[in-house]
Amino acid sequence: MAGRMIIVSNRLPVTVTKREGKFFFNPSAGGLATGLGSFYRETGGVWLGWPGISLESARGHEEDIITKLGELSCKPVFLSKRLIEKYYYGFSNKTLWPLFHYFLQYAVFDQKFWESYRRANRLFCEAVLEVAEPDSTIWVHDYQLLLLPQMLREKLPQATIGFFLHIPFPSYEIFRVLPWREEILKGLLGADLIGFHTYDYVRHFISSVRRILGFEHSLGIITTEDRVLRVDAFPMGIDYEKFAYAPEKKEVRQEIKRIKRRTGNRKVILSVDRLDYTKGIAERLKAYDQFLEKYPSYKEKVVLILVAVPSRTRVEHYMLLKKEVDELIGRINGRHGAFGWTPVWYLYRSLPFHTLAALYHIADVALVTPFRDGMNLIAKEYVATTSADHGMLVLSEMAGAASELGEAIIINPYNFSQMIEALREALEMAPEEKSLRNYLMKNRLRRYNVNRWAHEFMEKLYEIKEAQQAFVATNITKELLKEIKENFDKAAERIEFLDYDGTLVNFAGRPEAARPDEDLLNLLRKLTEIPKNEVVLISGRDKDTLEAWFGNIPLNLVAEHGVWIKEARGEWQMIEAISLDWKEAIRPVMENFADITPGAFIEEKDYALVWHYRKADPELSAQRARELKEALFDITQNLDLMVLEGNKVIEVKPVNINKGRAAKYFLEKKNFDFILAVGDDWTDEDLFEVMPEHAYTIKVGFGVSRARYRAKNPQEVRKILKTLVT
Ligand SMILES: O=P(O)(O)OC[C@H]1O[C@H](O[C@H]2O[C@H](CO)[C@@H](O)[C@H](O)[C@H]2O)[C@H](O)[C@@H](O)[C@@H]1O
Ligand SMILES: O=c1ccn([C@@H]2O[C@H](COP(=O)(O)OP(=O)(O)O)[C@@H](O)[C@H]2O)c(=O)[nH]1
Repeated sequence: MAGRMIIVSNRLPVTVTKREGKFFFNPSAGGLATGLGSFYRETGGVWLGWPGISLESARGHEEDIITKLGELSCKPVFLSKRLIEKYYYGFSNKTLWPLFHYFLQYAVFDQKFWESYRRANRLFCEAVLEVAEPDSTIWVHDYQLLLLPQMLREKLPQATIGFFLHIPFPSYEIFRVLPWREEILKGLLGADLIGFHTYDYVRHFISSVRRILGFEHSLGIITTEDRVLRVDAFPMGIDYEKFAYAPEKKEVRQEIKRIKRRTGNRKVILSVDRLDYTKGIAERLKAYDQFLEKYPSYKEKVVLILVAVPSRTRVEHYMLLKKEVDELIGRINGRHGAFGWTPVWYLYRSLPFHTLAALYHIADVALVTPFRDGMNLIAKEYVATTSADHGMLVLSEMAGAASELGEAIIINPYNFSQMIEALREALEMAPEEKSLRNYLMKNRLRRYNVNRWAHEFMEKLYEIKEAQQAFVATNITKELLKEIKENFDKAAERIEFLDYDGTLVNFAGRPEAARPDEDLLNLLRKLTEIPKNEVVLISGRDKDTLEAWFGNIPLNLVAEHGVWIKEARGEWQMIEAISLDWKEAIRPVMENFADITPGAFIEEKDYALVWHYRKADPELSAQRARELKEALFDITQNLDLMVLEGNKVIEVKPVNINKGRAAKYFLEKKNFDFILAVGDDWTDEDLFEVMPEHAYTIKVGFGVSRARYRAKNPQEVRKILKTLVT
């Protein structure tokens, strides 16, 4: 790892506030800051982020703030009031936050917010560039900085860039609503590793990438136009020991005593969150209200301590929620309260660690019932701190934490009566049962703590960085172009093998739509006019199509990957006779799969059957393609056939037909001292394989290949060919 690790998040772990002209430095609230804090201290890295105070408020004192934060290994990114309003309160918290938490009705889509979001991401990028080296490791966090990975990639192509999303990634049906969905996904794909809390979020993300950008994935590896990256689940843990041993600390013990003096023999129900509409606080209060109604014997025997940490107070829905919660608490206390008993104790502020830990330790029940939550660390911190036979967690299935805390009482936060019964069950659960459940959860939290989380993320990040090396091939440089041209000009006998689809033209929805344009036809004509030059168009297409498109140009044509050959100005002929009997066994199977996959269809070539699925639903067709392949492998086992997977096609053809064999037919005719072979998919690998050492082999697009060089796209291939004819 080169240099210091650079962590970037919107909010620094330290928040700066200004009161009466003085600056105060306090720990930030929220899971990201508290969770990552322990790991970051250990790495000795530098953390870049917004200090929570505006540029205007900091003006004149920037240096002092920078120095003070520097002592804590933090580097502030100052943002103006205007930018904070539109980027932080705006796009981050009025657009992305509600959308990603399935509160579509709260999401605001405003072009100005988006522009500010881009500008803020750019400012973060510039701040990173001030401290980064070309091969730095940079770990970017959360939804406020979704564009940053790609911005960094453009400036630091060699850097190791990780990204972790702390909130849910919503299903494609929600994400697709976002007007800037392509830009957001592309921004993220600049990273080498993208981490999420749960596998569900991973699935949602790769599905959006596939549907919106068309990039395929396999086993968590996404292949884009020019690189591969990894996507995986890393459920964030907590600093387990800190919480588990907290009740032994003097300060916490004193706090426990102090609070217990107030609660007396009453059972304590605890609720702690940032005051956020995703947390389900108002509904939790309503459930408590109904619980007291339904089970009046609990009156005066329980108390609900509700801690709500102020958050994003300038966003309207947060203001409204504050009002609603205040009113609900007033109503419940007014309705059920008695002399000497207040049903809800309400703390609207952030608590210091010793008070929070004391509350976790005292509480008989923790109610954690968000509508949606990326992870929810409160749930984990509570389980870690409670005595095994004392506390019980009631947890929403919509929190990422539910995937790991299955022994808690899991509820659906939209199901009121379930919430009420869960509260009763938790209050009445036998100590032995609680012990059993809590030990299992505690062990899991102890093993997969926040350090393990961060280290596993880092390990996977370096792993993918190394794996990327296998995909590196030499790009077409000016020098290379010059060399190719010189060797072409001085050669006595020349030959070019050119694949068609994906090599000379881009793919189209249906095969017949990818017709050659005039520019290409002219280029090929000019190539054939050069003396001592053979041009071989070597394609998987049927001979009638090739004949119709290229019949009047003196090209050598190879159809169906080598079944048919037509030498320049000659007739179509077969290299050897091939049986066709096998088609009757294969066609019905392919037809069946085409029937059940809307958009898929069969192409029948003389000596091959091809199942196309480019136009079908990407997820359904990928699944069907896997099933079809399996079925075909079974049938073709004892036949001399091969099943090949191409770019959105599955093809069955006789085993001895391939482009390599067809290319050899030409290579054996003369001693060519200039050879060029260009292709884009696996069928062209057979072509590259038979090429002699001195041949220029070029793969079009990204991916592992036998070819020595790589062209980006058909346009770049045409550029190479154009240099040959000039
Ligand atoms: O910075 P704020 O706007 O004040 O918000 C506080 C943080 O809230 C969010 O936390 C998330 O991260 C937790 C840890 O991974 C996770 O448990 C929780 O479910 C998430 O909501 C937010 O993602 C952070 O960026 C904020 O700093
Ligand atoms: O008064 C409080 C209440 C909560 N927290 C911390 O805030 C974090 C909340 O994280 P969570 O993942 O539950 O939700 P988020 O607020 O990030 O959405 C936890 O680590 C708590 O320890 C805190 O420092 N002071």
